[in-house]
Amino acid sequence: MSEQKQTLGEFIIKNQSSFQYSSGELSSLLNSIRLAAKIVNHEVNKAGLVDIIGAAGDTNIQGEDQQKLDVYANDKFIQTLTKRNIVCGIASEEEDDFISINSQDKNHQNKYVVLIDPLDGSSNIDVNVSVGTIFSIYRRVTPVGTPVQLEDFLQKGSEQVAAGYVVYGTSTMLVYTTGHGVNGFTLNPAIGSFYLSHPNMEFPEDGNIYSVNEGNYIHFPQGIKNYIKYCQEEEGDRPYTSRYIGSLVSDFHRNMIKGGIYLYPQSSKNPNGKLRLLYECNPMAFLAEQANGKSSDGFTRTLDVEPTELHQRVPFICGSKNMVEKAEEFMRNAQ
Ligand SMILES: O=P(O)(O)OC[C@H]1O[C@](O)(COP(=O)(O)O)[C@@H](O)[C@@H]1O
Ligand SMILES: [Mg+2]
Ligand SMILES: [Mg+2]
Repeated sequence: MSEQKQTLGEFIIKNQSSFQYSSGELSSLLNSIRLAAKIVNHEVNKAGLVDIIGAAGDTNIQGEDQQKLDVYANDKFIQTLTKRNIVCGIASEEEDDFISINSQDKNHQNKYVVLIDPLDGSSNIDVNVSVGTIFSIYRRVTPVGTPVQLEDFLQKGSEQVAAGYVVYGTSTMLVYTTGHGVNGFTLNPAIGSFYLSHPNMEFPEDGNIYSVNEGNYIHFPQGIKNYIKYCQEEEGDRPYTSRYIGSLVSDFHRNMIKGGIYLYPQSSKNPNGKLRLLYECNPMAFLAEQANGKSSDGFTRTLDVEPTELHQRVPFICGSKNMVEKAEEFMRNAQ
C-alpha cells in the first residue's frame, strides 16, 4: 500500500543534508512546488467540467494563444511561490519578463530563482491527453538583498541546483533531481500525498522508441532526416516504434521508463527549433543526465549552451544515451 512508501515531504527533508548550501530554503521551495502541483492537478483532472478549457483570449510573448489552463497554472505557481516568500525571482513561459519577488528588500534573504513552464503540452489540454509542468531552480548570482537581475536567470543549465516536472496523466507524478539522481513520486488522490513510487529512475542506454513530429519531416536538416530513416529501416532491432504524444513531459517520461529518444530539431520553419532553453530544455536535460541519459542540440550539450534571452529556443535531442549519440553521429556526417 502507498502509505508504507516514503512521502515526497519526508524524502525532501531526509535528503536536505545532501544539498551543498543546505539551509532548508530549497526544501521549502520544493515543498511549495509540491503544493502548487496539487492545486493545478485538481483543476486539470476536471478540465472538461469546469470553464478551464479553451483559449484564454490572449497571446504570450512567443505569439502563442494562451490556453485558460496555461494562465491558471501560471497564476497558481506564481501565487504559491510568492505567498511563501521562498524565491527572489520567477520567470515563466507565460510572462513576458521575469518577476522580482520583493528582492530589493534588505531583509529578503532568498537566494533562489525559479523558471517554469506552467503547463506543458497545451495543445493536448482540450483533448484529455496528458500534460505537464516543468521547473528549473538556480541560486541567484547577484548579491542577496539587491534587486534580482536578468543574469540571475540567464545561467547555463549546468548551474541548475534542481529541476523537475509534474505529469498530469493516468496518474499524477512529480519527478525531480537535485543533482543526486532522479526520483518519481505518484500522487495518491484519496490521501492527497505524493509517494516515492519510482526511486532512482534511469534511461535504458538503448531503446526502440523515437518521438518526433514527422509532420515537419521535409523541413528538417538532412542529418535528422537520415536518422529518422535509420529508425525506420528493417535492420537488427529496427524499425523502432514511433510514439509522439505532443507533450514534451509525457514523451520524455515514457522514454525514460521504456528507453527512447525525443527530437524537436531546427527546421526551415523554426530555425532554432520550438522548445525554450531555460524552462523546457535545460530542466529536461539535467534530469536526463542525472538519469544516465543524454541531451544536445545535435552538436552541443544542452547544459553547456550559454543563454542569451529569457525565451530563446534551441534544437533539442534527448533520451537514451546510445540513441542520442547515434542521432548526433548522423548530424555530424550530414554536415
Ligand atoms: O505540436 P508540435 O509542433 O509537435 O509541438 C509539440 C511540443 O510543443 C510543446 O507543446 C511546447 O510546450 P508548451 O505546450 O508548453 O508550449 C511541447 O510540450 C511538445 O513536445
Ligand atoms: Mg512546454
Ligand atoms: Mg507551456
